[in-house]
Amino acid sequence: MKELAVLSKAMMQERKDILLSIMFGFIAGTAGVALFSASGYMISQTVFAPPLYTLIVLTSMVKLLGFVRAASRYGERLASHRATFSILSRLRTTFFARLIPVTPGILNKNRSGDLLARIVGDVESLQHYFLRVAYPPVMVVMVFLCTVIFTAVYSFWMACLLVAGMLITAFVVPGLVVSWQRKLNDQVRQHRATLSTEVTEVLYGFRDLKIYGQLAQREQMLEHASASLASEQQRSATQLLRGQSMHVMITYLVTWGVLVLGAVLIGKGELSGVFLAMLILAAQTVFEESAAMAVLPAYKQDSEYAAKRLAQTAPPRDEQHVRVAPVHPNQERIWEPCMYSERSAVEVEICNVSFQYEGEWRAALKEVSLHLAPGSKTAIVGPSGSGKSTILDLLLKLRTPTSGVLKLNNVSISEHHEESIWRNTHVVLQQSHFFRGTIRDNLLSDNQNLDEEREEDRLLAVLQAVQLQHLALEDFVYEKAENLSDGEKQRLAIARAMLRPGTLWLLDEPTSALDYVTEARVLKNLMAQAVNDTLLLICHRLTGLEQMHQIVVMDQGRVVETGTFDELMSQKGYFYEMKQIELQMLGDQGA
Ligand SMILES: Nc1ncnc2c1ncn2[C@@H]1O[C@H](COP(=O)(O)OP(=O)(O)OP(=O)(O)O)[C@@H](O)[C@H]1O
Repeated sequence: MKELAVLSKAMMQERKDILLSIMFGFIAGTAGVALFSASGYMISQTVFAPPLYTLIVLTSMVKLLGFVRAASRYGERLASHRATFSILSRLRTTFFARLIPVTPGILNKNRSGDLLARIVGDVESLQHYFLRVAYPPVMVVMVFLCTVIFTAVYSFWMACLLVAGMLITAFVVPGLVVSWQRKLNDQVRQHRATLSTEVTEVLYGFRDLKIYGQLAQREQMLEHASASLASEQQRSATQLLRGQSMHVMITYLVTWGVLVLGAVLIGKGELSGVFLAMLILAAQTVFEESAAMAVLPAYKQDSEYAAKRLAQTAPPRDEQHVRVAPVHPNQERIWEPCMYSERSAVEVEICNVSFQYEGEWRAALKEVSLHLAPGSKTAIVGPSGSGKSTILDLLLKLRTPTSGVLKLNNVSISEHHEESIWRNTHVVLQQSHFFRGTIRDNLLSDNQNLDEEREEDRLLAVLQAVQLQHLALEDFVYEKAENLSDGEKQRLAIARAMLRPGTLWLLDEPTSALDYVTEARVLKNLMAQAVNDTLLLICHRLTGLEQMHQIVVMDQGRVVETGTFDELMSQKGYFYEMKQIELQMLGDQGA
């Protein structure tokens, strides 16, 4: 199965531990069979009052085998679990690396609660592949072959009986378990997805649900989803247990068969009675070794399903529709911070770019063309949903245009590493994420190495510039910055952007939650820092745009007007009308 390739690769990388676990497992398995066979033989021998040295040899052998079995079982567990956890960690990193480039698209298509549970659950499911799917058959075949050869020395028919029993436990019982589990597993997965979605909805929407009086109803749905999942899981566990019970039953039937066959052979004089207990115990022990086979298909199915879903969620890099173009020879020259000292501003070109979100019938951007000269200041305005933020997403390489080209310093954006763009751009998006920690942690959240002595002064100066001087660097920030107001969050995001290197600023409504006075002060300081840089500002308010070199007006995914403030006002077009409405509203508020 192609999807399991990543797993096979991870297993190959852990081959040393895997080989060790197979070796120790084989020793433990055969030592177990030998231990019980020797015990059976010893018990039978004692009936005939053998010489003392025979008993001493047999007792020592039993003790030695017991020790070898325990020690090698320990070695097997150690090596196999070490291999399993290393494989798991490799799977996590591989999957995470695949996930990053396709993240915005995935979040579009999936419900976040389900997605999180799926990713975690599926990766965890894959950890069973080695221990419960790949490893048991190897072990069972090796130990079983030895036992069959050993038994065949005493009786061919007994060996045949063991082979028949093994075929039933290795194929018939697991086959039955699979057919029972197939439908149930689907139901368990569906119920798990519903529960995760419900949990996320209640957690994230707690406040709104409470205000709109829907909390009790949602809690009921959550309880219902949880109960349904528990009952399906119980049914699934019962069926797995039924499979294991059948395995035990077959084991006892085979043991009884060995007993009956042994009695017949002894009666015919073809087998010495002293070996009967030994053969019975050997048969019983070897089937215990193969107990894992009963649940193997269920785990196999589960792992394959998990691998398939993970491959769908985050396809391998070569199958991702993210353009990872070759690195342009000049690329690092353009973006490396060492060039930052020259402060050469970035030129941005957007040529005939169209973009359509996956699953949407209508394009968010239609043949948009823009030119941002180095060092220029551009504002994009337009009604909500006109495609302004999408332009930023494309410039940040969070999404790939459906058609058209975006260029930074005359190099297509597809030829830039996304990390290099992010590292060297001052970005403020509409929604910023804040971490649980201090203000200082949040300001330096990308581990910038500011000169330690100057760090304090620089951070305080930035806080002052964004009018957050009332906050101390050691003030605590709760998860999602819940202890900050929306305006404070925006200013913290601006401060964070101001601390970054680079000569390109991409700002998406960075001050929408601020009052006019604070907004004017913050923007003034920001503009002072960005004086020589290229800046793109998305905004709804039309005040203060007079200083912009260029204003771009967008509507329904198209650029409808471009020009300076004065040009657009004299054109008396879309922008002029928007400005009139804003003035009217401000007038109404003032009245
Ligand atoms: N993740 C998404 N999946 C599907 N469609 C989307 C997604 N994000 C935005 N859109 C759609 O794309 C269009 C442009 O959205 P965009 O966010 O770029 O508009 P905007 O001008 O920035 O709006 P606003 O001023 O409200 O932020 C809208 O019609 C919107 O419904």
